[in-house]
Amino acid sequence: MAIEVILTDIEGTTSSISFVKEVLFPYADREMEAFLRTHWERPAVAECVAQARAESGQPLASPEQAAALFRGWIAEDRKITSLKTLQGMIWQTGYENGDYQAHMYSDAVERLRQWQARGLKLYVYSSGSIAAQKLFFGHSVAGDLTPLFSGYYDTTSGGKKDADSYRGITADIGVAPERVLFLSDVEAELDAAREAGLNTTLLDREKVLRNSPHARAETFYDIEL
Ligand SMILES: CSCCC(=O)C(=O)COP(=O)(O)O
Ligand SMILES: [Mg+2]
Repeated sequence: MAIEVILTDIEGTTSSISFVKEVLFPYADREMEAFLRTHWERPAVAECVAQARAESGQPLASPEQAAALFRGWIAEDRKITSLKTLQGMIWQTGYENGDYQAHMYSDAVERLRQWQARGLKLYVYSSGSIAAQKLFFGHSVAGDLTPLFSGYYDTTSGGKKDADSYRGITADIGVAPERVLFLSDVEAELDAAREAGLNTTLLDREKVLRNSPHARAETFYDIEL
């Protein structure tokens, strides 16, 4: 059956894990406490802290206490919505100051452009918040790539290892799951997408997952639609 929609992960798929782990996460870690002190009263920040209180059971009575919790979650690479929302707010300054540009594999940029030109619809599903995804693709090494994408999904649609998340996303797009190809470097995410009826391809950029039950690609050039 013909593929009409590509749904793609970011970290490890369109872009390197090292950019996220060695540039973005340390930046958020360094800036977290000062950011919380400056923006403690801002409603969007207060909402993240309230969600983190509910999640952790901790009082988080001060910016310093909240920063300690969020920094611990960064160290553990937790995909918690409140953390991801805050990270996106913090990264905005870094992008706008030109401190970094988002990494993109050139094969991903080339294929995404070709697929869009052929009439495929492109969507993103990442643990990074939707705002963070837009910043990422808007400030990439290949320029502003946001015109490529028809929409963005994050953990507010559910976890990436939960089949219901993919059911909700395809329903929201208005496409039959069997018309969608989901791309990710994480097999558990692909398993969940397949359970929901989507087609799947594993991006194995490090060439270490040769026995996957999913179609396997070392770059976007290997992806078969
Ligand atoms: C939006 S860029 C930062 C990505 C991020 O925060 C993350 O946790 C990576 O998640 P992904 O689902 O893209 O692997
Ligand atoms: Mg990934």
